[in-house]
Amino acid sequence: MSTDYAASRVSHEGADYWLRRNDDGTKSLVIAHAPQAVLDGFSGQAEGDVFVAPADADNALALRKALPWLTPRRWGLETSAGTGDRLGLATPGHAQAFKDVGGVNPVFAQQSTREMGRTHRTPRNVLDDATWGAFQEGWTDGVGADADHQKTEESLSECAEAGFVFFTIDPGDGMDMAAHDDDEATVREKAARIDLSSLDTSTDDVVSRYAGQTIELESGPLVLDEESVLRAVAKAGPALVRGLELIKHVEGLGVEHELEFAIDETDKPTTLVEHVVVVKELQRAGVELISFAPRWVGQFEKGVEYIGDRAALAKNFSDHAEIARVLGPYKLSLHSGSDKFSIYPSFVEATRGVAHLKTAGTSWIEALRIVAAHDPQLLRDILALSLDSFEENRHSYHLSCDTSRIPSDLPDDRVGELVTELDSRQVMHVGYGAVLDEYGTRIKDILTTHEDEYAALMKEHFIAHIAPFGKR
Ligand SMILES: O=C(O)[C@@H](O)[C@@H](O)[C@H](O)C(=O)CO
Repeated sequence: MSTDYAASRVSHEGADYWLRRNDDGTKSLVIAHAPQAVLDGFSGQAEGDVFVAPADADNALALRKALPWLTPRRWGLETSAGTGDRLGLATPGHAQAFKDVGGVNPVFAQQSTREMGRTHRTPRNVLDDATWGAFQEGWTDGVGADADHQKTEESLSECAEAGFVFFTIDPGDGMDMAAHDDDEATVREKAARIDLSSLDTSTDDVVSRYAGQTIELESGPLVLDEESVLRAVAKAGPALVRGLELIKHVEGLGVEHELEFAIDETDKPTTLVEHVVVVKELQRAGVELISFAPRWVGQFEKGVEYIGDRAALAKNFSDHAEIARVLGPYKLSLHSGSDKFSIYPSFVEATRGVAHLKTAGTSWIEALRIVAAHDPQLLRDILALSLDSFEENRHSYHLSCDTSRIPSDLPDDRVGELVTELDSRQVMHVGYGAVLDEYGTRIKDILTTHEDEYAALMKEHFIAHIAPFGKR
């Protein structure tokens, strides 16, 4: 028997819209009281008094046009959080959490090109799944869409074409991490070799612009000494150049956009001077950032709590936030890498809510709890495959798991512990590509059969993520 999702029912310009789950598990959009001109935008058919259309890609696009709050928008400086969803099934639970918490603006569609590649999803798939999920829960307060960790012009164009409006520019691969610790002579030599002509400047100009300057922060002056400025150029100069190329590409696309500059996935913390030089040089080139994601102190490993000195991190949040207020304001962006619950309050306090939170893989790894509960052997198979492909999967992710510590003999009723334990959790957290290739259909079947259970799990999990950012 088909069932209507009660929460999805919305009215707009005299027409009623809701989502229906069909006998076979597929979903349909149902529209009532709409003029023919509105129905003409959808592909479906009349059934009695209503019009019924499959919940597919074309109708997702038509729905975004019909219900404007489903079209991605910019959040500007308002507090926001990106949820990510590698499976395309997690948005209903995410939306329930945002409704419950209040005061945090959602970016349901958020996926890096790396994740899209590993899951074989296109930017349109990501956006369409988020559209249907938000609609299912009757979310009417607006949505963002983040093309996360963008490194090429091609993927920026594809995301823009699909309707993404938030572009996370990640030129981190161009950073010279050795320059963080190189001796002064090496730093001078490296900095002198960097070609900044595309920024209409040179290393000498940058030094004369910033060396010896003082930035008055609330907590005291930040002095930009010559060596630190040179080190910033040596370490971040090439990334700055590449980042600006990517930004110019976005600007040239002529689409609505807001920009984040993300250098968080690097090995060494972003120094305060580096933050100043990078942002000021981008501003000098006419770039307006909405957010900046530095590499914070400590370890932001995937799927687990923050590893490091929390007091040092709180100070680091506060120092960067002071800079962001003086140079911007712009938001600071925290790419959590999933589940850093203990550090969110100090981040919100430091930024005064001028902040963006990103989390992504957690909806995938938490989904495996549902798999473990309903098909323990499948969870064992997922772990085995994640282990087999681990060396490839771990590439470009920060992890410290030790695969030799993972138990191989847990009985069915304890298999779910593998989702909680650090070693197996991290292995499966990054194993999503290979696992979805092999077991994607079975995993999605379990999650759609038990969709209320998955939504309830997501709701509670995301309340824990976003409550510190919201009104609770
Ligand atoms: O796994 C990815 O590629 C991304 O989702 C993440 O790196 C993301 O930017 C993140 O850090 C969310 O926690």
